[in-house]
Amino acid sequence: MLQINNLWKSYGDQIVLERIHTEVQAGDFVTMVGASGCGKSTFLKMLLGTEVPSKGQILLDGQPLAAEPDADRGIVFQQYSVFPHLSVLDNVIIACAFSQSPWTGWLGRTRKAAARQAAEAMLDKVGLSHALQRYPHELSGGMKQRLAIAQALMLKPRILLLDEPFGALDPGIRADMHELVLGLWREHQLTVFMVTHDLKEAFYLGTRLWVFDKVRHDPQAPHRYGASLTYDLDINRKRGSDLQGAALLKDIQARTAPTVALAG
Ligand SMILES: Nc1ncnc2c1ncn2[C@@H]1O[C@H](COP(=O)(O)OP(=O)(O)OP(=O)(O)O)[C@@H](O)[C@H]1O
Repeated sequence: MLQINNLWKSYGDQIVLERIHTEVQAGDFVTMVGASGCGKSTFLKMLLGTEVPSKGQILLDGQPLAAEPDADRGIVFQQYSVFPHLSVLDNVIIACAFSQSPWTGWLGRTRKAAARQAAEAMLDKVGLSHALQRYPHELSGGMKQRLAIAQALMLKPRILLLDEPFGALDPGIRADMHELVLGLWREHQLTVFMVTHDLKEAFYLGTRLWVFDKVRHDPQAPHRYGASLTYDLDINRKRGSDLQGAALLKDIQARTAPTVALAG
């Protein structure tokens, strides 16, 4: 589905990412870890289309990825990205409106009724049907993230990009969100890329784990080399093995320290 060929990203003379080669199949759930500042969000932005590669290519079904965001790709950020002045229901209806008439956000009466119905159904799926008329400031952090996920899914994306979506949530709420995301991933047959700082979460949710790290270092010029994919693990194969005690896990922890916690 996605092919990434020799991808590089620089800002000025800072090389952030280099030599990334990989392929992703439809339905993969890729979790991404790495030290703070190694370029995980930059990678997601290139997948979204708000940043362009400095070198190399991202191909979607053999075609270069559209250079700007489109309905194929939805994103949820750590900081709640919902409209504060709109109710829960209107936040989701407007996502639908923008997908259909991006320049005006305007919908005719029939479409508006259909959009409202679809929005209510989506909000039901994410467990917000009791809060349709509330405003974002009246929601908990977990509820806001449920709303952001509902918004992203209204556009029926094939690819869902999650940038530390649960970073600000309490552990109990995070567990609920994990089940929600896994359910939606299966039901909508999504391909998911998720950045996290929690290695346990990365192993639990992902079918593949990517570890970003620099393989080359120049102490005189720290920006000279960028991070690459140092591990691309098939987690299904590894899950259930004695990975927890393995040297591999220790190495991943070392590469992602100090920002990645292995909770529990
Ligand atoms: N628009 C930009 N202009 C210049 N430098 C940038 C820009 N965006 C990101 N960077 C730099 O690129 C590097 C990678 O940033 P990025 O946000 O992708 O890292 P990250 O791995 O997601 O970090 P964190 O885990 O802390 O969120 C950082 O050094 C950052 O300062």
